[in-house]
Amino acid sequence: MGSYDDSPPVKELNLNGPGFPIRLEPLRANGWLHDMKVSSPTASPMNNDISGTLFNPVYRAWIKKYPSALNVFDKIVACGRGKKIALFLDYDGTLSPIVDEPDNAVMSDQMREVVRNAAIHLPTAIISGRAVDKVFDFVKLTELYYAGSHGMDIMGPVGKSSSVADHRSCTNSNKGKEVKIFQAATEFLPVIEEVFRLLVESTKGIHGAKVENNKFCVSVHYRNVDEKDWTLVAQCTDDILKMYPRLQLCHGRKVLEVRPVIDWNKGKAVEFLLDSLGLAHSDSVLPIYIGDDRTDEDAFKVLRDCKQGIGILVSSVPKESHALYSLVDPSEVMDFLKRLMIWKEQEATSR
Ligand SMILES: O=P(O)(O)OC[C@H]1O[C@H](O[C@H]2O[C@H](CO)[C@@H](O)[C@H](O)[C@H]2O)[C@H](O)[C@@H](O)[C@@H]1O
Repeated sequence: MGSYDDSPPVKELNLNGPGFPIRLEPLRANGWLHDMKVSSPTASPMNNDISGTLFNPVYRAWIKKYPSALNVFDKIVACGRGKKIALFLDYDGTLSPIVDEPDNAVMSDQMREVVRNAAIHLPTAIISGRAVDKVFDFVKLTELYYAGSHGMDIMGPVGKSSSVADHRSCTNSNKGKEVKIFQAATEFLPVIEEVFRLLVESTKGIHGAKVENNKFCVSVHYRNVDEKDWTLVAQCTDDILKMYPRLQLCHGRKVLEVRPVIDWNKGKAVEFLLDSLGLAHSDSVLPIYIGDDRTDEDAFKVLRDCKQGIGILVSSVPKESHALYSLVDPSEVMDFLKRLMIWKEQEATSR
């Protein structure tokens, strides 16, 4: 199974709005189709061959704008000197490579060890579009905070969560290891369940289509659908979404994401966690967010706007972003995290 780069090319992104939701319009399925194509180039000249891209002027201009976090590592850690670093990591495409089958997006043991080491020393959270239980099953680390369903369902480690457990929607412990500390859209649970069932039914005739229940949102995957049938996927999703004005659509990597129209996203989840951990608005904290998807832009924007943190976009193709730096793929993410932890240890012993 290879890795993919199906990110929208430069200039094609609309960076407005939380997670770039697509507003409801007549004939919108046609508009979606355009976005589906734009966000899913069939082949990337940069795939697995970064060296060739260095001769590409568009890529060269882009990498100048979003320098590699590995190349500017010293600059990044200089910002963190004497500060507490808080780490926020997206899952798919950041900690695990993009694969055809969403259920197979496993994280390597090596990556798990690197993330575990980070979580032992730094407040660390995984912020994912997946249901929180599903991402926990992949990551299997109890030392972390998890924000599933694009930040709408936040869970933390037992023992560390008491300070944040007084927030609304606090629920009981999960699997005896983690505590749910915040759910932003509980009233949407029945409607999401209903829409999930309708979408499964309406797309069942489309070869390769897959509908995933992410608890507070639904993903309609078209990665394995023949491009000539993408219109059908868009139409089926549109037909159902029309009946639910309180739901909206966002585009991901060969996936249509159906989610509640609420003022909550990955950026809000980052703010919530920083605040809950007593790490917000502090000059002595450096939040670092690493992600690859459009929905991660909300978090990059929060960090950029508050001038408090650093966003790192994982991408091997040029695309506009609110991030400051870039990394090519999950293996570079792993290298960056390893270096960060080595630096952190050295910094701690030199004090
Ligand atoms: O926020 P994330 O952790 O990045 O989750 C976003 C979506 O990721 C998953 O889909 C993507 O990864 C799959 C596995 O590599 C791939 O097959 C799919 O095409 C990608 O869109 C996940 O399955 C979705 O539910 C998440 O919303």
